[in-house]
Amino acid sequence: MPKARALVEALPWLARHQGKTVVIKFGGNAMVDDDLKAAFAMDILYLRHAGLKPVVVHGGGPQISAQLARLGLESRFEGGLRVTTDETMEVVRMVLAGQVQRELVGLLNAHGPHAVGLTGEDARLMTAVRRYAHKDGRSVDIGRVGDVAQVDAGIVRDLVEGGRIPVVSSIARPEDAKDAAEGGVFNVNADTAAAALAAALGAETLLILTDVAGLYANWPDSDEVIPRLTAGELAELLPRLASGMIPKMEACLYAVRHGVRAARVVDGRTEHSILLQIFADDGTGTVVVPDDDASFEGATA
Ligand SMILES: Nc1ncnc2c1ncn2[C@@H]1O[C@H](COP(=O)(O)OP(=O)(O)O)[C@@H](O)[C@H]1O
Ligand SMILES: CC(=O)N[C@@H](CCC(=O)OP(=O)(O)O)C(=O)O
Repeated sequence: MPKARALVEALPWLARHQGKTVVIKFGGNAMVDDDLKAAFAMDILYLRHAGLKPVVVHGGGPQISAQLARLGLESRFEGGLRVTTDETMEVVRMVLAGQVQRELVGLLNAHGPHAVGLTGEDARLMTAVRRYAHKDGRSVDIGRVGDVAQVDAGIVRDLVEGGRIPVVSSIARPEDAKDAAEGGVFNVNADTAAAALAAALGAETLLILTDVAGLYANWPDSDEVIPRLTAGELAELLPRLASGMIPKMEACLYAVRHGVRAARVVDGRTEHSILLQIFADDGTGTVVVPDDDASFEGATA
């Protein structure tokens, strides 16, 4: 009976999301545990078989830092973004596209010919301009870090329409012709890349998995999670946020201001956190909705 009840309870959510695109960002910190990774793959496959169109964008910050340490190279962040020299960029590309993405593709394909891995370089999916960090009111040069300037989502749409699950690494081609001719690429924060892709695809939902329960109201002094924010409320809060959450919440804001119906930060440390969304009346974690979202009735993401 509990099994039948769970299936029946999932029905309204599944009906509402039929045929809808859901962009899921799998974060580096939620990605270091093998059981979590396997559960993540099952959740994505479940969505796909239930008639949704999942698109995965993955991070890999901890894995990049570990590889840099192995090579004796420095890991430094400014405003939540990795300071990326040419040498660092080689490691970022190798770890994201050659290791993390391959592993996720492998986990998804253990159950059938579903996943296809690509980076923003493929078919010019993502084009970026140089991004600067901001510190004490100044712009700081952080090297080969990019902000997404343009998304040509054709390749992702083709894959999704063909029944595949795209798994995208957050590396972009430079917009600047000279940079592009030199063959250099940019390191894009994976939350930023996921938001840009969700917007370009007109996704219903952006789901960001991370290693906390959501956006804490008064971090690090309290673990009270803010359940829901409108875009305007988030914009007001952003300047006061601490490092790790800045790219994530900026990504949520960008997504809902560019047509995505809801952007949700959820706890990726819980197994099956994506499927559990389906059963929570108001969802879990923190959801960001557009300012004019009168139709929000919980459980959107
Ligand atoms: N207001 C906040 N609420 C929750 N976490 C916060 C907040 N401010 C900063 N953080 C930090 O941000 C981290 C999440 O960012 P990050 O480590 O970059 O995640 P990921 O690897 O999942 O992309 C949390 O583990 C926490 O340490
Ligand atoms: C510019 C920048 O900071 N890029 C990130 C890309 C990976 C990422 O975003 O991974 P998480 O989602 O696991 O943090 C980095 O180099 O770590």
